[in-house]
Amino acid sequence: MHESGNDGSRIVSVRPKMTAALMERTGLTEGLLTALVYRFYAKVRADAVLGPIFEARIADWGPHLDRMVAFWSSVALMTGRYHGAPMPAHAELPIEWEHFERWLALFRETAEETCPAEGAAHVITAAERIARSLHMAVEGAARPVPSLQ
Ligand code: HEM
Repeated sequence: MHESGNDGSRIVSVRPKMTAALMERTGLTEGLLTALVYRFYAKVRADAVLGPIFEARIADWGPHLDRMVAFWSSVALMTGRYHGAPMPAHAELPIEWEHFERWLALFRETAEETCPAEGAAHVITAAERIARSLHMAVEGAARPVPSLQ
């Protein structure tokens, strides 16, 4: 474990060299990712379509936001802070690709408002890739492979 960060937002990483290189290249810090997550979920909660899906399932937003900061820290800066399983969390949700499109539109907007250009591009590319995987997982759960019998 090692701490780095030159803007006062200290960050703990299991891959300190890789994390430092990613911070350098993208301009992202733990502080910026925290701001991104908080602003993004404020928009999600206010959204007429996505808001109710989240509000029906998340009673206590504090732990969810902490988990999402850890997730983005792991994805964007390879810190290894997130230890969870996103696939099962989405498998039973009433969502189709249109919901992911809306999620991505809000995420792109927030990333561009919050992060330097390189950093925004980095998290947006990752979000698009993960949204496609989650969508396939949701579709797979809804339509199991038919039995051969
Ligand atoms: C239509 C789009 C989406 C909806 C409605 C949605 C909804 C949710 C909900 C309700 C939870 C909480 C589940 C629970 O605690 O029981 C959750 C968790 C989570 N979501 Fe999403 N999500 C969406 C898209 C995404 C995308 C695109 C990503 C990643 C880029 C993502 C990453 C996560 C992660 C990491 C968790 C925490 C899983 C865990 O460790 O428990 N979600 N989501």
